[in-house]
Amino acid sequence: MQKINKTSNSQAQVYQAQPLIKAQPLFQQVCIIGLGLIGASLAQAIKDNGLSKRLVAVDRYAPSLEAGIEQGLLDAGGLTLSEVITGSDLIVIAVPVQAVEAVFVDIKGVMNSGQLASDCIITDVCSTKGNIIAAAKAVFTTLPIGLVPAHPIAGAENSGYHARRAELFVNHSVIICKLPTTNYMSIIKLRQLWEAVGATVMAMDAEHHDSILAHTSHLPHLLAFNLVEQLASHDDNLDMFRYAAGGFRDFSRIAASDPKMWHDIFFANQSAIVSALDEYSVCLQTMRQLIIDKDSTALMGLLGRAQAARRHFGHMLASTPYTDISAMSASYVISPSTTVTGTIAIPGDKSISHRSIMLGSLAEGVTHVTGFLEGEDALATLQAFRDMGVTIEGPNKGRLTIHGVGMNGLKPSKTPLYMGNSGTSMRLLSGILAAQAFDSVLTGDTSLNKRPMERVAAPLRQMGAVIQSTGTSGTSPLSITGRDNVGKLLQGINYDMPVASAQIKSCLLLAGLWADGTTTVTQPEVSRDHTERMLSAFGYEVTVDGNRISVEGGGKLTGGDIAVPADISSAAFFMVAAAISKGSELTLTQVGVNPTRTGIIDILKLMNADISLSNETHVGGEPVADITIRSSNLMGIEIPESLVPLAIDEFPVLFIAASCAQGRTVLTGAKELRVKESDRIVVMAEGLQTLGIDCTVTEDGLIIEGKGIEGNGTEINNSQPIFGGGHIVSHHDHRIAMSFTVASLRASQQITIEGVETVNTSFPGFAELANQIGMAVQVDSGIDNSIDNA
Ligand SMILES: O=C(O)C1=C[C@@H](OP(=O)(O)O)[C@@H](O)[C@H](O)C1
Ligand SMILES: C=C(OP(=O)(O)O)C(=O)O
Repeated sequence: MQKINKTSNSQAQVYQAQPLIKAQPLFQQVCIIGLGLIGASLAQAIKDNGLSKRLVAVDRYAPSLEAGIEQGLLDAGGLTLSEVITGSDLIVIAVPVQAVEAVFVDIKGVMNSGQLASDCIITDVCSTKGNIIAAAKAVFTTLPIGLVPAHPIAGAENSGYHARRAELFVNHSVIICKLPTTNYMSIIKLRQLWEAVGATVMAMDAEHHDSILAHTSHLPHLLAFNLVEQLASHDDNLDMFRYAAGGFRDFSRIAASDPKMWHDIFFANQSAIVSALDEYSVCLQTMRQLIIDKDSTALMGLLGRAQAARRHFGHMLASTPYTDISAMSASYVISPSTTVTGTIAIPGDKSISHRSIMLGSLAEGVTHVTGFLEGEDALATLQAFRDMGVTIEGPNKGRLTIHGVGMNGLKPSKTPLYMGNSGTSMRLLSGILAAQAFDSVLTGDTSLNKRPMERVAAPLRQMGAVIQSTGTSGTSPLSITGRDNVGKLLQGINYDMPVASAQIKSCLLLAGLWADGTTTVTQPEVSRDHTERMLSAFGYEVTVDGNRISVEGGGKLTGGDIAVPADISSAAFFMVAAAISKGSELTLTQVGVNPTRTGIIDILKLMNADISLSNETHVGGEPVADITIRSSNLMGIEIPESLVPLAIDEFPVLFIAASCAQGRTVLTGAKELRVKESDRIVVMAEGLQTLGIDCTVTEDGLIIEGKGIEGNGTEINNSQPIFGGGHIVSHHDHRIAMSFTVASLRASQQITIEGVETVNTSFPGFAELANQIGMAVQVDSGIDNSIDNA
């Protein structure tokens, strides 16, 4: 308990408490000017975290100071600065914006009188910055070297000392505006303070700060006050408020904020707010007109874009995958099971889903898509085209309607295009964007921003593209200069691909659609050919001569219907599940069996798996079939290198199959696995070793000593466990997570897999389907139910 000495003198009251010193404080004495919500919350956070040896405050309202001292928060408080300032090395100005200039005058006074060191750090917490700097310039002849304007973007509708919360700043941003006059140490120390109370600090210049805040904070507050005022001034206002729906409640929540504070902010940031308001008025008029005109397509486009953007921005800022933010750091807890049976439908093909959005958007006319994969990767592509002005309705149970804009109809996105975790989206889009008139920036999550992008950037440059991989080592973000700024078309090239990658091939063919002349790519081995097939389906001529594929620039695409088959890469998990487990039989319906994707079937057959295809037909230019797979005694093999590109995404689960096979399996020529969402050779080897498998990593593959034992005549011998139990780290790679789930069918003990949230990138509903056919996967979402969505 603090012992309080309350004293008073003729000019002012001074409140003095016994000091409480915590270990390693950042400051000797912090002086908070203004004990409103933000000032008092920061004081509390400083106190609770032991960040200052002493904490003093100045406020015009004595009871707050008194309470602060009585509660042990403050060491001293005063009604004027000179009473408490001596010894301070940080001043935090937390008064309304309009009062800041007067505070600067006081600070100048105590500096001139020698009470305050000239290098004391002086900061503020006001929501506008330009006017704070202007006020400082008006008061100080030379700006103090410790002056660091800052703005914690945190608040609540409640105000005042008693509403304070030490955790108010946790996970909130604080913007620091560096001034040319500020010394480096002041910035470092202020940053340390904010980070110590849980905030994330970023730097920005004052003008940019004010413009951003005008749009994201000041305009919404203004609109909330305005809407409540509009409803309140109706004659039947009582009824309006009585029956107001949740939408009104949510929208108007911030109109309960302090009117004086907002009055001041609106004037303090006058010009930026007025221009945000003008922009808003134009948008409102557009929407009004669409409703008057009953322009359903345009209105749907606008609403769909806004809905998607609302989700997208949250993810983009957090650099997280899309569909379920709450699933971050999710795990699977899988109990051993023995058998899988049933007939199931697998979600749509990821590669074809991506391409349906791209070509549908660039086509003339409307494209209807069915079977679209609503996984995060394909949704990233969808969002990117929405950001470039394409109206896309859906997805609704895999159905999409794309209103194509034609080859020259894309518009520049207002923000960097966010590709999430998806290499396909980034590499294919870079080809399309390199040919557009406008500049673009492509970025992704932390995993994607580590993957090699020069493999597309370098050949695009040969075509005349101006593209920079601005990451640390030939990685994204990619910055692409539009043709309008370059002044000429792309040029067709002949390109010999160093690796058999469908993404490089597709990127260049797509760029070639706008290039002058012919673009020809030669691949060292066959890779998936969905781009070639879909271009033809949209009426664009593609010449295929063995491994040489060419397109002529200048053609057009015509929209149509696309039925996306089930994804064989997703089916692969269940194919291996049935092959390795006792008494199993699974049928996977209408799976894409494009011969450039069936490496998994060929490899499993070479390993002696029992696989048959039925109901073979064609859907939207792609062959499909039902795949039935039964228990078998798998044999280790040397995987033919020519099959590697045809099964490139299936190796993680093939390694599980190889572990259950009798004898050694050797994979070579698969260096590409090292540059997927994780280094799939190393990460799989780590996990296999955890589960008791003997395997050796090589430069371009893996050698696995299978633990399967010989069958007895025709009898299949696959009931004994192959894997132990253990904890697997997926490195946030969806295919690693799903592969080790399959291992549970031959495990002796529980397997836990950490970091399974990315399963949503390619296979939403995987765990549910696995359980439906007999596995025992429990999803631990790792959700903190108290997540604040505000
Ligand atoms: O073109 C495509 O849709 C894909 C190509 C493959 O990548 P690479 O081209 O890098 O081998 C594959 O791994 C990826 O999942 C999808
Ligand atoms: C490698 C994969 O995808 P992408 O390259 O599109 O991220 C994958 O799905 O396994």
